[in-house]
Amino acid sequence: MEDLQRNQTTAQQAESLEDWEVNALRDHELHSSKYFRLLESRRKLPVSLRRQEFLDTYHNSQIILVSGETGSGKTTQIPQFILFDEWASGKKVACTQPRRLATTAVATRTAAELDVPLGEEVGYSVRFERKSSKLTRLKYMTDGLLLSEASKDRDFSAYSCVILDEAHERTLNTDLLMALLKMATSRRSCLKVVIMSATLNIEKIQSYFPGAATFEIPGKVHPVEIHYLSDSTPRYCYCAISVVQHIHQNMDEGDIMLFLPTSGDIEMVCSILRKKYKNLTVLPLYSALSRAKQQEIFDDSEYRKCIVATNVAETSITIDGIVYVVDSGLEIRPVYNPRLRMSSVLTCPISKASAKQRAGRAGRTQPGICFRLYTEETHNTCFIPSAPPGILEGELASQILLLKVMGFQSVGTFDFIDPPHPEVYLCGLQDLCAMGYIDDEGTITSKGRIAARLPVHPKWLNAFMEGQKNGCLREMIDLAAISSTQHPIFSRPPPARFAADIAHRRFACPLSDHMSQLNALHAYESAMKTDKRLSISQWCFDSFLNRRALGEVVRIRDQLLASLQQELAYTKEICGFEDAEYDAHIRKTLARSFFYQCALKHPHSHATIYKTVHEGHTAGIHPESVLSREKQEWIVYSEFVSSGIPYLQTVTAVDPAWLIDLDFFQDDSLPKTADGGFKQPLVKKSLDKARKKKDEEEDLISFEELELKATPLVKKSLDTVWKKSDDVEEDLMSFEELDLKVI
Ligand SMILES: Nc1ncnc2c1ncn2[C@@H]1O[C@H](COP(=O)(O)OP(=O)(O)OP(=O)(O)O)[C@@H](O)[C@H]1O
Repeated sequence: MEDLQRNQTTAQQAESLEDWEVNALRDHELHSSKYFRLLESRRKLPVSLRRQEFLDTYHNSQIILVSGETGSGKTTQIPQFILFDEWASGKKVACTQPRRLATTAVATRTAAELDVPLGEEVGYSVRFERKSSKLTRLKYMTDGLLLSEASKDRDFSAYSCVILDEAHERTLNTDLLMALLKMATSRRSCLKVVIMSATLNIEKIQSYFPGAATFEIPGKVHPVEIHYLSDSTPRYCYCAISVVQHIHQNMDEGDIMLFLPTSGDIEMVCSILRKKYKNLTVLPLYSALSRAKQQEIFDDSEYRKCIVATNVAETSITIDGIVYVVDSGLEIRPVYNPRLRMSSVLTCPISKASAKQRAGRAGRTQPGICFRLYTEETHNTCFIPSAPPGILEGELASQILLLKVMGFQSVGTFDFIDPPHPEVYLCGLQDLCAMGYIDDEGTITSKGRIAARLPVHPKWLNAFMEGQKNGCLREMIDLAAISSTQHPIFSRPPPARFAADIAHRRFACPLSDHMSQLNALHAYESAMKTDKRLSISQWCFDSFLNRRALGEVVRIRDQLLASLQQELAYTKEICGFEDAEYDAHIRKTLARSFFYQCALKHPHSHATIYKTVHEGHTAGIHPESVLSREKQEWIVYSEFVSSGIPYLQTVTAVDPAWLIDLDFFQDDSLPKTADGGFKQPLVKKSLDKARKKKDEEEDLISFEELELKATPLVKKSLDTVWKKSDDVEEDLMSFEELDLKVI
């Protein structure tokens, strides 16, 4: 019956099918009625009206820059035009997105528009998640994944066309892809590149790709009215709540999308709105939420929806029904300081490009209104045109190593659209050299080649090698996987911080945050294995652990194990939980692998202040650390962060005796003042003390050794000692004899 109806629909509408789709797609005669419904709306999009003009430009140029209003159909339609145009080539079309959520959402939409199951002709690939097959001809993917494919195939030979979408974001990965594609197009004349955005800086990109054609899509889908505040306010959360309240109580039907900078702000605003309105479906959206929670924003709701999001929802996403956008004008942005080797996240005003993208989440399926919680003057005078490129904002060690392994010896002269800051570049080189991944000439070493192939930051290879020596390779792999997830495994939602801290205590190891993380991961894994009846979501919820992050850790760990089996002769761990030295082995391995991230406690301060060993920068221990109230002399830290105050984060107490034989801690290597003295005399003093202690320990003779060398007199006194210890053993009471009383 359903088939009959389908065929009737097809018969009625066959003429309306696009010829290019009819010829290319399989089983076209079985298109569903949904296909024809979507086709009707697709045809009205500004980009559809200019399909032939786009294809003419595409045929005449190798590189095309496409700009057009948000919602005009760039992300969903242009890849389809190219797919059918290139169908005969037998190669694939890639379309990159900066974010995972957008990648999966647009792939789902495009597959629905083409009436094919997701994962067949249209698929997607994001880190650790793939829905594609041999049939896939149009692949939406994150820019990071295409970059990792490019590291194995610099010619992009599987593709006839690569589309870089949302290029205005200038992520580090997109910039690297632009450079690699520029070179690949000069080698492969049949490779085409399309660069798209609603807010593209055409002049900048055209000066990088001289001769690139431009294609502009005029027209909007629906108008969006913009409203500004007449006076600025620093209390953006309260202002946002008032505006949502006003919309909900006084304005026509339509869902609301509110943009706030941090997940903390989002949870706070959501809980206030939920308490106030039972007839409003309030949904948070930020990257740390589980995939299922994120998908809820696309579900239908009985009531008006209010989605409260960070900039994860800023580009590419269409949520049917959004009429109102409320924009706080703020976002958090990572900043890297190469001198301190410190990264911080700052709450900053967004760019004009972001403001346009946010407003563009309305007006996609109907006219919309955007309330900007800042004045028009602020927008015009304080907002920069577009966000600074990612290459100017982060550390570069892994990118330099990636380029080196791809055969670019001189990364300093690499043709970047915006070259990195020389200090950040030098800092990356120094780090790679200290890790032994490049030599003094800047040539990649064999160790560096292995490190570049790992699916985690290359710095972890040293930890794996050291871990293998100390019998804790498995633990290092777990820690590498934990450090590579986008989100912390410990969840501390702002309204329940206190409860979360109490729940986390059962995983805490007093000497190490790294060990505490391992404890949480191992507890999660045994909960998964042992109690089948227990809902693991509930277990994670009760333990304040982020299930999504833990799931990701397990996936990264498995991938790492597979690649390490090839790269290192991976051996099973020799040190088990029951080993008395279990903790010490792990702490020692961390100390010896990340020796350049050690810090020493400053003895004269009231507060616990540490100084990093090499650069001598001062910082406290992050308040969330198990060591924040401890007074350990030496620590190794994973991150140097700042949120106003500089903090060392994820720290472990270490024994300086583990470090004293390393070159880095020899007198010659310690930083000196202009007059030749030690820049940090306390470090020198503490290392000398550790050396002396070690020498003294080595001088001590064990009882067994003493017995071998003993004179008759010494032998007599030894016999007395042995006898005494036998007596003590006999006197010991058994456990039962103790008759312990349970109080
Ligand atoms: N999931 C969806 N539900 C309903 N309509 C959709 C959906 N996805 C896309 N559309 C429709 O298709 C239009 C084009 O979307 P598309 O993402 O291709 O636009 P775009 O030009 O790439 O926008 P942006 O610059 O914001 O990424 C939307 O304006 C909307 O009308």
